[in-house]
Amino acid sequence: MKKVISTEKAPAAIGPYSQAIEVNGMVYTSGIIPVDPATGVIPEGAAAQADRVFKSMSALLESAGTSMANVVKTTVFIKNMEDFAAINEVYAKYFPEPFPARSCIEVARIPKDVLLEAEAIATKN
Ligand SMILES: CC(=[NH2+])C(=O)[O-]
Repeated sequence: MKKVISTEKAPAAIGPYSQAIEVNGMVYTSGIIPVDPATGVIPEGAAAQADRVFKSMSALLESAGTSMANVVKTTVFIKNMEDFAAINEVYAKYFPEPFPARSCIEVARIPKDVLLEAEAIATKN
């Protein structure tokens, strides 16, 4: 049975999707973009945008009863591979070791023309 996860501490959906779905003890987040959920502001620069994305991811997972420590896989979509190092530096602060498996891909465009979007799959235990 799937359960919709919803929180005001992560950006609201901007299309026909749920912020996250829980099923069979696993939590699947949608791609999270760097929008401040309280103000709608998108911070400037890759590091600040990454911080906003992973802050929201952490809050979303907490609202699902899990955490960044239980993430097993992430996907990070980035607008410019030149931002790889800056994004990695922020990323490493949000995930305890051992780090989750990850794919990181440069893409042509991301909704709202932000610099990154990231999604995660986490266990509930
Ligand atoms: C931002 C996002 N997750 C979407 O699907 O548009």
